[in-house]
Amino acid sequence: TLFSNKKKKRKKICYIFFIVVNEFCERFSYYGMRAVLVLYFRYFLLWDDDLATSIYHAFVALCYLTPILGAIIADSWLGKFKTIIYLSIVYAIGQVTMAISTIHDITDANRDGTPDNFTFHIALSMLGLILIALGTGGIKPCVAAFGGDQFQEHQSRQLNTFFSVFYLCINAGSLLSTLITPLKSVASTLMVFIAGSGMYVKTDPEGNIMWSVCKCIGFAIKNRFRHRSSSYPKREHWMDWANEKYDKLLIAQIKMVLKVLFLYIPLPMFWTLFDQKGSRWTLQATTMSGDFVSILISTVNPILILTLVPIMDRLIFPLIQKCGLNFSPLKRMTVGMLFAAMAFVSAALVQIEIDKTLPNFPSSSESQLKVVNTYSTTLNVTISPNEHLLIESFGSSADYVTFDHQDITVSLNTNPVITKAFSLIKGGRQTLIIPSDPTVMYLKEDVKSKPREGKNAIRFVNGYTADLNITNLDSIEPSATTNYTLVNQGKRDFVLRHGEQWCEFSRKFGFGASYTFLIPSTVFSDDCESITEVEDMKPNSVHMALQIPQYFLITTGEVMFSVTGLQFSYSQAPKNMKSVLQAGWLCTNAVGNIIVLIVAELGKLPKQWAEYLLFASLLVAVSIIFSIMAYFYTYIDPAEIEAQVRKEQGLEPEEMEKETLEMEEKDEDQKNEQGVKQTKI
Ligand SMILES: CC(C)C[C@H](N)C(=O)N1CCC[C@H]1C(=O)O
Repeated sequence: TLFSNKKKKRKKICYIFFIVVNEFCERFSYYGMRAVLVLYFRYFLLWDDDLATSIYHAFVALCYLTPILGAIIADSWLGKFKTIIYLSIVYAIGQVTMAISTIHDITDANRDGTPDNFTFHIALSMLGLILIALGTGGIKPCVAAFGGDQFQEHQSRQLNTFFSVFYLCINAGSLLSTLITPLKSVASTLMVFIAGSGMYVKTDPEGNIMWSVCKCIGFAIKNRFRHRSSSYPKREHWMDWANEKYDKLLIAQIKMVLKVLFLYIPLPMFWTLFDQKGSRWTLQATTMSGDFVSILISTVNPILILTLVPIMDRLIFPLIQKCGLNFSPLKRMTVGMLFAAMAFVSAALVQIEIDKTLPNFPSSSESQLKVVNTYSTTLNVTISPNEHLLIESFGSSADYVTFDHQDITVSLNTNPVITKAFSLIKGGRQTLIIPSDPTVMYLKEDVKSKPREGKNAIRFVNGYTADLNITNLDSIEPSATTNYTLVNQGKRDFVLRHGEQWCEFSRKFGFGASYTFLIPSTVFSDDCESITEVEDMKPNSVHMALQIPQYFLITTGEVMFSVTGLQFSYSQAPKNMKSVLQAGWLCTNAVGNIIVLIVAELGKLPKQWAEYLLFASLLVAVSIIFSIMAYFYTYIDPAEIEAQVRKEQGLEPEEMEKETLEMEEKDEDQKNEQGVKQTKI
């Protein structure tokens, strides 16, 4: 018996392996594609930031809504195994369609490097995304539930370990996807899953269960409404109004599912905060210094998951249990939400630090102006009515001057005096460039927010007497100013050239600054030494390492909330509705994403730190509501309830036999464990 049990255990580990590797490959493909999606929208389809992020969030939301469809197909029709296979094929077709949509040569008849028919590429990529959403969303609830199905009812500890390993695989997949291309993984997902085909425990679909559920709920509501007069005796639960027509077992199962779904109502708020990690926190990082922006953003969460899940599972939770505390799943989820709220408080504190170092940008009714002098002598600049600036040659005003009106008149103390009227941009920042011929002074628009991704915005004013060529920039005429170019942090070299003459200009950059470089007429005679620099915007000074606590807190929250949520959804679902509850759980994520899309985008607060605190407070409020709901929730053993109802209805021999067998097996397991212990002693 000992030998056959060991063999059984080894076999189980083997087919659980196939299932978790399948999830690993699927997440690898999904996150690999998602990582480059916004870039594809921005730089291939040439969409603006707002449209790109909206479509991105809509796609993510769709991926977490389609599980409902997958669950219906699996539980009512195909069964989980076939659903996973068929929807993986849909997924693969989606990835291929998406890949084809990125080949610009298809519509680039004139071979200029840009597609000629954007509509075609947009249509193809949208079709690809819809197929991927159907595939990924469809198989996700089935894989989780299918994995759970491989365990018997008494193996709750192993079941919890399975969901932890399952979550580890999700994150290992997403981590690796940043290194290897996603397409290869789609094929391997399918192959790995089919390879284990013969070994799985496959539960059969039980007819059109979702349709029966809907009809049963509809009947209960209608029947309750028909008997609303007080002369009819009350029933324990409103679903009991379906007793007249529907099977007691189905009613009991619906009650279990509804109880859990009701509990899920406040949960999307967690995901609303979690999903802002990829948007708001990424933007926050661009206003900070430190050279690990992209690595930090894409890998810190999965890396922390890979470390925290085992620590929690093997150390923290057992320790809490040893202290005699009952850290039940719903308590864990509440604490998880509080951790996420703390992460946002931490983000708010970091934001306050950043705000202290940010320039004072103009409000929508103000205009800001700086003056740059490339004239041969110091100038006295008067800006009507009462702004007087003394600016030396190849220098600039100390900082921007803020105006609450747009029309200004500038006078220079040249001989004769030069006076010129300008209209400033409302809500904008500009520089008044005074060239070697001051009569042609002009306004140039400046950056009015931190350059993206921690880059630096630089430009040159040509004070040389002829056209100049500068590396990677168009040629500039005398007295003209180039547009801004974005350069990365670190040492950058620029070669300035006019005919045979040239010199090299080197400069070390930090993060998120903006500079105007003034080129004098002597540039070639002193080997670029005389180029002066005007700092339009200071480099970022708050280090990105300060974001680590918020990532740590949100990931700790995720482990408590998300891994436990997966386990809870499986353990509290009746046998024939496991995928449906998994889908319900995933839908909380979809709703969270939709809230980000609507509330977070529309209702921006003027101060970012205040917005972070608002979200933190909302989540604390929601977690209090959730803890009250959880207090009234009684954990159930769905199998036990189902058996009880069956018993009340008269025994079903086949089911009872199965249960007896399981009990016997459980007894045997226990005996064997004792046996092993005794042998060891
Ligand atoms: C955002 C990370 C790469 C992945 C994240 N830690 C995670 O595992 N998930 C976020 C939503 C649920 C879960 C997933 O299934 O991908």
